[in-house]
Amino acid sequence: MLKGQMSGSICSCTALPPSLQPKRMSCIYGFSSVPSFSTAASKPRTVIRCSLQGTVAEPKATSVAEPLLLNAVRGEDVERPPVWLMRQAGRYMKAVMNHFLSYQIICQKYPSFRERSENVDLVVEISLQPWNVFKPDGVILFSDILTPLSGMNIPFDIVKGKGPVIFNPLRTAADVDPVREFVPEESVPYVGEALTILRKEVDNKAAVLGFVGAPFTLASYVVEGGSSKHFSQIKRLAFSQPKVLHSLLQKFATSMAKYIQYQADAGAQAVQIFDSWATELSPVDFEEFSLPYIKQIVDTVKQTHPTLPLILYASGSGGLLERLALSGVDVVSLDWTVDMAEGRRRLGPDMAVQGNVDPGVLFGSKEFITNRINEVVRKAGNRKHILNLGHGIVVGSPEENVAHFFEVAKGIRY
Ligand SMILES: Cc1c2[nH]c(c1CCC(=O)O)Cc1[nH]c(c(CCC(=O)O)c1C)Cc1[nH]c(c(CCC(=O)O)c1C)Cc1[nH]c(c(C)c1CCC(=O)O)C2
Repeated sequence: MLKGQMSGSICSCTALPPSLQPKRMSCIYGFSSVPSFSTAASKPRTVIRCSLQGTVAEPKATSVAEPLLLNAVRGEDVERPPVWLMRQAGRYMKAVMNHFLSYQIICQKYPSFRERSENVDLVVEISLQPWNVFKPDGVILFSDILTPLSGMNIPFDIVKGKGPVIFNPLRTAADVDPVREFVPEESVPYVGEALTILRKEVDNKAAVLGFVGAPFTLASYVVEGGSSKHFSQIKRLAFSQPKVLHSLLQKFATSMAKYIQYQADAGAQAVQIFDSWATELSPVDFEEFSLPYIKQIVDTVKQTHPTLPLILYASGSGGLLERLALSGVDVVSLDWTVDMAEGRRRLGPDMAVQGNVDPGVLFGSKEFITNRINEVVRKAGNRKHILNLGHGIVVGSPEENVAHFFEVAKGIRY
């Protein structure tokens, strides 16, 4: 196992608003206090010196030609599974970061999620926080699946304590008609700029990951008006006016295919498609209202970007695993309700898998976390596995346990 050492690691950050630039930074695990963030103009790169328990080693200098994550997805021989965590940037990052710019401090200064996720400097800064602390093998863009909505003429906000809010939920043909196809370079230029900067900063030591929402999951938000328990509005639409829903899904499919192409052109090295709520559909309805649109996205993207790995995640997908694979994606991300060995068997040896430790395990003891990681890695086998949680990190997960997760994961050798 790796002994946690980050000696000599680089903490590099791009331009931050001057008011957000801290003077010094240190690590609660025993980093020496060193200057941290800098403006893009001055660009000094700063060394974090630390010798710590619970944080992770630098990737080997020899393994940086291609990120480990890409090699693993392609089925090449790798020495360990690559690891990153869904929602690795965000609200759980409090104590680990509390000597410098934590996500929570940024939230105090910029209380609006949309502002935090639509400003290049903040997006880069927040995306890099987990990279600077844990050195995951994937660095995911800080954004949201709903970010494209305003560019599609669907006004929305993400409200603290409430979640996504769609101001005028779409429930009729007349509501769907004004929805515009998305033109990413016009509507979200900050996403492309941020990905390009991230790619430079991460410098192939990890894979920069983009993401989009799948049509059904996006539609569930815009039809329900926000998060939902019973999905009754979208089911009413699906089961009483299917044509209206299909026309909305088609607009999302065309738009998200373009968005993936845009993200890849800007620097994303793999893109995850989140169909978080597709599993609210019975298999027959999944085949009508979700699968064809994901497949359309995959087919379109593969035409222009045949080697870009596409990862598909749906929450609670045990009943739909084989159908998820029919979309043509390269990686199926399993949630924790599926046994990894069974998931592997059901998907076959050619499909790469991601996951699938229960996010709740991060609330357990270090020994328990270690055992669960080892179990998942053993069951996944030594090919085509990206270690991850089965869903996003839960707010309140102890940061030292997240650090332990990465330390154990990066110490694994096949
Ligand atoms: C369904 C969904 C959404 N957004 C997303 C999904 C798919 C993944 C999943 O199934 O969880 C995707 C998403 N949202 C966010 C990311 C960031 C990248 C990462 O670190 O993984 C990603 C990949 C940031 C975010 N997106 C959001 C937050 C929390 C709000 C905040 O930090 O201020 C973050 C960090 C807001 C959001 N956005 C959404 C919800 C349900 C919420 C939570 C509302 C709440 O709990 O307050 C919609």
